[in-house]
Amino acid sequence: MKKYTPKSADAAFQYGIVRMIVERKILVVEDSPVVLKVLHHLLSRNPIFTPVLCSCYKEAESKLSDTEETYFAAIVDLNLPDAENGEIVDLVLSHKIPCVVLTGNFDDTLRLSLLNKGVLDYITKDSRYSFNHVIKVVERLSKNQGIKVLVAEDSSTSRLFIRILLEQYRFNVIEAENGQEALAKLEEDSDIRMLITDYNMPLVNGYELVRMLRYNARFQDLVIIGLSAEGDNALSAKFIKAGANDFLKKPFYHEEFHCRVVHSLEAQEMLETIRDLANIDPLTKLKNRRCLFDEGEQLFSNNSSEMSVAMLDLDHFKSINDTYGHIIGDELLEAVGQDIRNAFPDVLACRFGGEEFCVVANAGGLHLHNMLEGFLDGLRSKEFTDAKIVLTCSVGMCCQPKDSFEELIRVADNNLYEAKRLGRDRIVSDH
Ligand SMILES: Nc1nc2c(ncn2[C@@H]2O[C@H](COP(=O)(O)OP(=O)(O)OP(=O)(O)O)[C@@H](O)[C@H]2O)c(=O)[nH]1
Repeated sequence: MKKYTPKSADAAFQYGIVRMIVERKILVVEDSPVVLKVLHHLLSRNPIFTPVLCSCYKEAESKLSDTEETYFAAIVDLNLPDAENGEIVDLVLSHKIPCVVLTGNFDDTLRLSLLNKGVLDYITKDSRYSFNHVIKVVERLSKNQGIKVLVAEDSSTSRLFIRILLEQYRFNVIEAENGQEALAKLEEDSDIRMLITDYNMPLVNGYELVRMLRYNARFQDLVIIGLSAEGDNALSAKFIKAGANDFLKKPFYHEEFHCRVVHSLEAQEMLETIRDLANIDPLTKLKNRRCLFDEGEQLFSNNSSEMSVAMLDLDHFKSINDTYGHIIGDELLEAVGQDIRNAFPDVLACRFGGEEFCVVANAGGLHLHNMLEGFLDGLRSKEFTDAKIVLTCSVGMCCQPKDSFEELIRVADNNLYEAKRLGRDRIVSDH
C-alpha cells in the first residue's frame, strides 16, 4: 500500500502544512486602465502575487532601473503609446524577467518571432478568458520554481538546449549524461518530480531506464517524457508502453515542448490533488482514518515489535458544542489538528473520527509517552478562541507487541475508555 505524503508545494499550502508565503512581484505594463484593473484584480486573488502596475514604457523603464527590486514575471502589452513596436519585450527580457505578451491582434509571424526571442506566451486580448489564461501562465511559473526536473541526455548541446527551455519556465534543472547516472540521481534525490530522457544513451538507454523506474513503486508518481531523434516511428509507442507519460520527437518546437511538459505535470498534479482529497481530513488537515489503516498496516508489517499506538479523545466535547455551538467546535478541532501536527512531527497522526485522534509511532512506548505528555501539557495551558476555552484530552496507549495493527488500536481504545473512567485528562498505558 502506498504511503501518502503531499508532493507539491501547492498541496502543502492547500492543506495548511506550509504557512510561509513568499511574495512575488509581477510587473504589468499596459496602457488600457480597464485591462490594468482586470489584471490587478486577477493577480491580487493569489496571495503570493503583488502586481506592480505601469501604464507606459517609460514608467516600466524607471521601475526596472531600481536594482533593489526583483520581478518574478512580467505581463506586457505589445503596443504602448510611447513604444509602439514591442520595445517593452526587449526591455523586460534584457532584465531576464520571464515575459508574457498581451496583444490586441493576432499575427502568426510576430508571435513566432516573439516566442523565439524567449517570450513565454503570446496572448490575444479577445475575451475575458484571455486574462485568466495570462494568470494561469504566471501561476504555472510560480509552481515550477519548486519542481526539480532531471534531463537525461548524452549530447551536451541537446542537454543545454533542454535546460534553457526548462529554465525559461523557471524549473529547477539537474542533468545526467546517461541512463545509469539518471537512475543514481533519482535514487538519491526523492524531490525529482520529472524526468526528460533521450532514447539513445550509453550504459542504460532511455527505454530501459523508463522500464526500470516503472517497476519500482517509488517512482510511480515521477512524470516521464521520452525523447528521440527522428526516424524510429515505433519508439513513441514503445516509450509510452514502458510507462512514459508522453513522448517528443527531436527536433521539437519549443512551444510544443512546453505544452507537453506542462500538460503531463498538470495531469499528475490533478491525480495528487485527488489523492490528497481522499487521504486528508479537511477540517483538521490530519490524515484520515483510511490513511491511518493503510500506513499503519504497512508500519506494522515492517516492524511490529517496536510499534506503539495512542488513541486520543477530547474531553466533554459535546458540552463545548452545546455551550458555544458547532462552528466554535469546528474551530477548536482545526486548532487541535494543528497542535497535533506540531506535537507529533515524525509520526503518523490521524483524525480517527469526531473528536478522536490516533497517533502511531514506529518506536517504543516511552518515546510516544513523552510526546503525549508534552501535548497534554500544551493543551492544558492553552486558551482557545476569544471565549478562552480550555481543553483537555484523555489518552489510551498500547505499547506491547500484538498480532495485528487492529489489535494495537483495540487495546489503545480500551485504555482510552479506562482513562475516561478514571476522571479524564490523563494517559492510561500498558507499558
Ligand atoms: N463541532 C464539531 N463537533 C463534532 C465533530 N465531530 C464530532 N463532534 C462532536 O463531538 C461530541 C462528542 O461527544 P461524546 O462522544 O458524547 O463525548 P464527549 O462529550 O467528548 O465526552 P467524553 O468523550 O466522555 O469526555 C459530539 O457532540 C459530536 O457532535 C465535528 O466535526 N465538529
